[in-house]
Amino acid sequence: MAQYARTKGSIALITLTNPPVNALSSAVRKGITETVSRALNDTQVKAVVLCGENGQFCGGADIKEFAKPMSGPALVPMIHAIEAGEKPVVAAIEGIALGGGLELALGCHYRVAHAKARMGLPEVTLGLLPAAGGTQRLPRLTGIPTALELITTGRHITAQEALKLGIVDKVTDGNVVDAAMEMALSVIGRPLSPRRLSTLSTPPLANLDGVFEAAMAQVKRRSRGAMAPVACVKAVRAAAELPYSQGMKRELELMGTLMSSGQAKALQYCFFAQRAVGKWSLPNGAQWNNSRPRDIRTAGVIGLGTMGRGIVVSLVKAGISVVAVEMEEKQLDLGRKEVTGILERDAKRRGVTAPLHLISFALSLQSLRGVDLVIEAVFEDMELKKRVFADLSRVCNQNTMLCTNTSGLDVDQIASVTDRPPLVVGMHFFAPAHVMKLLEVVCGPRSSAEAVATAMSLGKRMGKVSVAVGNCPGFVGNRMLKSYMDESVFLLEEGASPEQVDQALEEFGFALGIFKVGDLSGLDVGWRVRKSSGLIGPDVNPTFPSRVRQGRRYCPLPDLLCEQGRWGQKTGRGWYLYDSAGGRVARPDPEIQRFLQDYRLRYGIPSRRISEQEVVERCVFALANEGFQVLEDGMAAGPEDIDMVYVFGYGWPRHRGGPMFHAAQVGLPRVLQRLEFYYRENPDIPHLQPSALLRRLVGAGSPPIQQWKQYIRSTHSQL
Ligand SMILES: C[C@H](O)[C@H](C)C(=O)SCCNC(=O)CCNC(=O)[C@H](O)C(C)(C)COP(=O)([O-])OP(=O)([O-])OC[C@H]1O[C@@H](n2cnc3c(N)ncnc32)[C@H](O)[C@@H]1OP(=O)([O-])[O-]
Repeated sequence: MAQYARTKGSIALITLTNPPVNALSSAVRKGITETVSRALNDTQVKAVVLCGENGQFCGGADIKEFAKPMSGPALVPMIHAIEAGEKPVVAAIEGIALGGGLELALGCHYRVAHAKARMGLPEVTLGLLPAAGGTQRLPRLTGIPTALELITTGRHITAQEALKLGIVDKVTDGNVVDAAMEMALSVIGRPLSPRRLSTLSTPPLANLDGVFEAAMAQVKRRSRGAMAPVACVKAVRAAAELPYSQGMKRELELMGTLMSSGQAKALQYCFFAQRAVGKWSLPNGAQWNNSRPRDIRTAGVIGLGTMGRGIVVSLVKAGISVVAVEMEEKQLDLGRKEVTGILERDAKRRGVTAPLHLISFALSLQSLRGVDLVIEAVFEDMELKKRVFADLSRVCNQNTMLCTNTSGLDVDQIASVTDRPPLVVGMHFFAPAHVMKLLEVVCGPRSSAEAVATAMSLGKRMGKVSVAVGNCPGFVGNRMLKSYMDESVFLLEEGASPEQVDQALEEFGFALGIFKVGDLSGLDVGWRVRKSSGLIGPDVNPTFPSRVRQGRRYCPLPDLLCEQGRWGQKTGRGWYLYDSAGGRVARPDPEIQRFLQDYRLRYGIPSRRISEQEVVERCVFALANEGFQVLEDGMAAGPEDIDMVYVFGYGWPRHRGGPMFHAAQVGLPRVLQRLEFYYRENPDIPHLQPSALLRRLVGAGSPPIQQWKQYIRSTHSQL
C-alpha cells in the first residue's frame, strides 16, 4: 500500500505503508505504481518524494511472497517508470533501505538518508541476488569493486558510508522527509538524464579480468558451495561488459537459476526460523509475548577461563556493567588482560572508546551481592558447580538470577542446591563466546517463565540467537553431536581416513570437518567427559579396549589417541599433524594411517572403500535422527530450534538450512530408507535406528517442515 499526498504546493509525497518494514508486497508494488503514475501525470506536481511509514523506508521484496506464484506489478518496470519519469524523485531513507528497498531508491534521481539509516543489498544471504536492477545500477553509481563487495557480502552500511560511496547525496540528523522535500524543491528543472543510473556507463576498471577472477575465487573460498555469491559476481560482471538492457537480462537469467534452488529455500527458511526461535513457549503456557523479562543492568561472571572471558566481553558490549570474579590472583590477572585486550581491539576496529568502565574484577563472591544476574563459567565438574551455586545462593540478593554455562550437565541438579530453583536456568554459550552467535537457554523443570524470558532477551541484547532448549544430557546441540561424532569414528574403523571424512563434510558445506574440529577444540576435552561419564574406567583393558560399552558399539580410537598424547592442535598432533604445539595448519599424518591399519587388524575389522555419499549420509542422517528424538522427547519446541542451534553453533552450512530442513529437502522417505539400510548393516549402533517420529512423518506423507509439530507426541515436553 502506498499513500499519496501533495505538499508544499508542487511536491507529491508517496508513503510506503506495510508494517513492520514496508516490504514490497504485491499490494505495495501496486500502490507505488499507481501513485507514481498519478504524480507524473498531475500537472501541479513538479517533484516527488518517496518515503516509508513507521520510520522505515523499505525492507525489500516481501520474502513471504517468494513461496507463492508472483502477482501484481513487477519491480523492474515499476522502478524503471520512476527513473524514466520527467519529474525528479527523491528517496527519503529512514531506518532501513535493504534489497529491493535500496534498488527502489537507486531508481530515484536523488537519495537523502537519516544519519541512523542502514542500507544494503542482502539478497545473497537469502540465496538470491539483487534482481530489481541492483546488480546493474549500483556498479554504475559506485564503480565495480564497491558494488562487488556490497553485493557478494550483503552487508549493511551506515548512512555515513553510503554518503562516502556516493550512494546517497545527503545525510541529515533532522527530519529526513523535510530534507528530501528541500532537495526536491532545489532540483526542480535540473536535467535528469545524468541522474538516471541505468543510462550511465559503468566506470572503467583496469585489470577487469583480474578483479573478477579474484572476486570469484574469494566467494568460492568463502561460501563453500553456496550458489548465490557466484551468481552475484557474474551479474556484476554483466554490468561491466554489457549495456544496461542486456545486463538486466543477465541479472534476470541468473536470478532464475537461484530463485527455485534448494539453497534459496534453505536460506529463506533460516531467515524465518531465526525469528521463530525467539517466539518461545513453555508447557505451562508461558511464552515470549506473555512473560516479562527482567531488565538486567548489572551482571556477575564467575570463572575467567576461555568461556568466562568471552561472556564478560559480550555482556559489556551489550552495555551491561559486569563484576568478573576469579578465585586465584594469577588467573584473575590473566583474565583481566585478555578481556581488556579483546575490548580494546574491538573498540579500535569500530573507532570507538573501549567501555572498560563497565567492568570490575574481584577475587571474592561477596562482590556479587548486588548484581541482577550471575553467569557461572567454572570448570565443567558437577560437584564444583554445586559448591559455587550453594555459595551464590548464600551471598546474592534474594532476587538475583543464577545461570550456568554448563555445556551438558543437569541444570536442575545444580538448581537443587540453591534457595531459588525458579531463578536458575542454563545459558550455554559457544566458544569463543564473544564471537559465536548461538545461546542455548536451558529451561530446567522448575525454571520460571520470568527466568526464561530474561535469559532469552539478555541473549538477544548480547547479539545472540537465543534458542530455548530442554534440560537433558548435552541439551540439544551436544546431544545430537554425539551421534554425528560416533558415526565419524565408526567410519574410520571400517576403512575411511580422517582426511576423507573431513573432505566429504567440507564439500557438503561444513566450515571444518569433524576431525579438524576435534583437533581445534582439543581431543582431551571429550576424553575427560567420557571418563566422567563412566565410558572409560579402570575396568577397560588398556591393550585391547572393548568395542562395546554400556550395551552399544563403542570406538576406542579417540581414547587411544589421547593416551598417546595426541590431543590435537594444542599438542601439535591429533588426527592430523601440525608444525608445532598450537599449530593451526592440519597435515595428513602417515602415522595415523598406520595406526588405523594396525587397529583394524588387531580387532579383525575388514577395511573397505567408503564412498563420500556414505560418509555424509551416515553422519548427517544420524544427526537428524537424533534431532527427531530430541523433538519427540520435548527438548526442542520445533525443527527450527534444532536447525538454528546447528547453523549458529556448529558450523552447519546455512545454505542447507539445518539438519532437519536438510532431511526434509532430501526427502524423509529417502532418509528413512537410508537409515534402515545402515541400521541393518550396523545393528549394534542404536542411533541409526530410525526414530518413531521420522516413521510417523513418512507415514503421514512427509508433511512440510512447518507442520511437523503436529506429529510430535512428546509425553514430557519441557518446552
Ligand atoms: C528483488 C530484490 O532484489 C530481492 C529479491 C529482495 O529484495 S529480497 C529481500 C531483501 N531484504 C532483506 O533481506 C531484509 C530482510 N529483513 C531484515 O534483515 C530484518 O528483518 C530487518 C529489516 C533488518 C529488521 O530487523 P529487526 O531485527 O528489526 O526485525 P525482524 O524481527 O528481523 O523483522 C520484523 C518482522 O518483519 C519481517 N520482515 C522483515 N523483512 C522482511 C521482508 N523483506 N519480507 C517479509 N517480511 C519481512 C520479519 O519476518 C519479522 O516478522 P515477524 O517475525 O515479526 O512476524
